[in-house]
Amino acid sequence: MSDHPVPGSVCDTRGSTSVTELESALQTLSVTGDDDTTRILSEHPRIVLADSRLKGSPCFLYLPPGKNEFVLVDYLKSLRTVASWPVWNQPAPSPPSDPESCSYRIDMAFDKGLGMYATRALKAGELIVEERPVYAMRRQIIRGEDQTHENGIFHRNAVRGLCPKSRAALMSLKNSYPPDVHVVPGTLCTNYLQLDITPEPDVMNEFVGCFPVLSRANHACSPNANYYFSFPSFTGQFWAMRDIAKDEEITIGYCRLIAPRRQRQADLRDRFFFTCTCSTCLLSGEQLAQSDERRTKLEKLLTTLETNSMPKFSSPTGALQLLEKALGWAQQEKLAVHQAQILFYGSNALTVQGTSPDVVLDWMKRARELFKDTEGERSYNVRRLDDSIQFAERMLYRR
Ligand SMILES: C[S@@+](CC[C@H](N)C(=O)[O-])C[C@H]1O[C@@H](n2cnc3c(N)ncnc32)[C@H](O)[C@@H]1O
Repeated sequence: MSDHPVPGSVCDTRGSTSVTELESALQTLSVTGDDDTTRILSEHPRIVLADSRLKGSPCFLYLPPGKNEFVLVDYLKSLRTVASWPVWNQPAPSPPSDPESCSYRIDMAFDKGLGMYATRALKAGELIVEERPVYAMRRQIIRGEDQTHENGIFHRNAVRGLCPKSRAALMSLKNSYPPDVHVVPGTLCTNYLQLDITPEPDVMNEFVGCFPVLSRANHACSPNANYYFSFPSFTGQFWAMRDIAKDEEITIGYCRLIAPRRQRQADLRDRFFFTCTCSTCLLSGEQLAQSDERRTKLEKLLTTLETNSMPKFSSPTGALQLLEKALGWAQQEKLAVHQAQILFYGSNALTVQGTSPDVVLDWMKRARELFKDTEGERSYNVRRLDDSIQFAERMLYRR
C-alpha cells in the first residue's frame, strides 16, 4: 500500500464510520471460530482458499509477498498468473517527502462526511494522487447486494489477512449501507472504484477495488477530477480535468454522467444512499431542461459512435457539424472525458463519412491531448492514438 498521507482524521468520527462501528468491525475481523472455513494454500505469496469445503471456491491473494498490503479476491487459476506479474517488485508510489507539498487533504465535507480538497491551485492535466488499492476483487464475487451473513464472513475473512495498517485504512472508510448489511461488504460497496485490469474490460472480466485515499473523494455530476486505473503500475490515479482552485473540493463521477438528473439521482440513491446536490443538480427550470437535453443527446450520440452505427450523411460536412455541436454540449456540461471520447470515436466516424484526412488527423490529435490530460501520457487511449496518428500521418505524406 502506498504511504500517501491518509490524515489521522480518517479514523475520527466526523461524518464517517463511528469509532464504535469501527471497533466492532475490527473485533469481528479477529474472531476465529466455526465460520473460519479458509485454508492457506501458499505462504509466499500468501494465497488463501476462501472455503475449503467448496471445490473451486474463490481465493485471497495477498501482495506484495511478505507485506500483505493488499488483497486480490479471484479464482485460483487467475490469481496464480497475477502473482507472477513483475509489477509487485516495483515500489508502490510514495508520498511527497514534504507533506506541505501534498496537493490534497482529506477534510470534513459537511453533510457528505469526509471529502478531498486541493491544498493549492491545481492545473488541468495534473496528476493529483496515485495509490494502490487495499482490496481488489472480481466484480462477480463482490455480491454487495447479497446481505447474507455468509457473504459478510467471506469478505471479513479476506480482510483479516491484510497487514494491520491496510486493514485499519479499509475498515475506517465510510459505510453507507443500512445496518442489516454486514459492515465489510457494506464498506466495500460504498467505496469501490473500477479497476481496468484488461485494456478493454468486458463484463466477465470486471474488477473493482477500494483505496485509502481515492475512496474519500465525493461525487459531482460535472466533476473536476477523473479517476483512471493504470494497469502497468496497478495504481488508481486522479487527474485534474480543469484548473482547480486552492481549497476547492476534488470530485469524481460515481454514475453514468451523460444521463438526465432524474436518472443520475436515482442511480446515486440506489448505490450510494444520497441525493446529489451538486451545482448541476441544483439547476432548475430552463437551465435544468437544457442540461438534461444536452446529456441525453450526448448519451445517444456516443452510443452510436461507440457501436459504429452513425447513419451516412449526404455530405461529410453534416457529420462534422453534428460532432462539433456535440463537443460544445460536452464542454458546456464540463465533461472533459466525454469530449475526448467524441473526438476519438468521432475521428473514426469522420473517416467513414469521407471527411478529409487532415481534419480526421486533427481530431485524433485533439483526442490525444484530452486523454493525456485526463488519464496521463502512459494511458492505453493515448498509446493507441499515438499509433493511429502515426499511421494517419504516413498515409497523408504518401499522397
Ligand atoms: C466513496 S464514499 C466518499 C467519501 C465519504 N464522504 C467519506 O466520508 O469517507 C461515498 C459516500 O460518500 C457520500 N457522498 C459522496 N458524494 C456525495 C455527494 N455529492 N453528496 C452527498 N453525499 C455524498 C455518500 O454517503 C456516499 O455513499
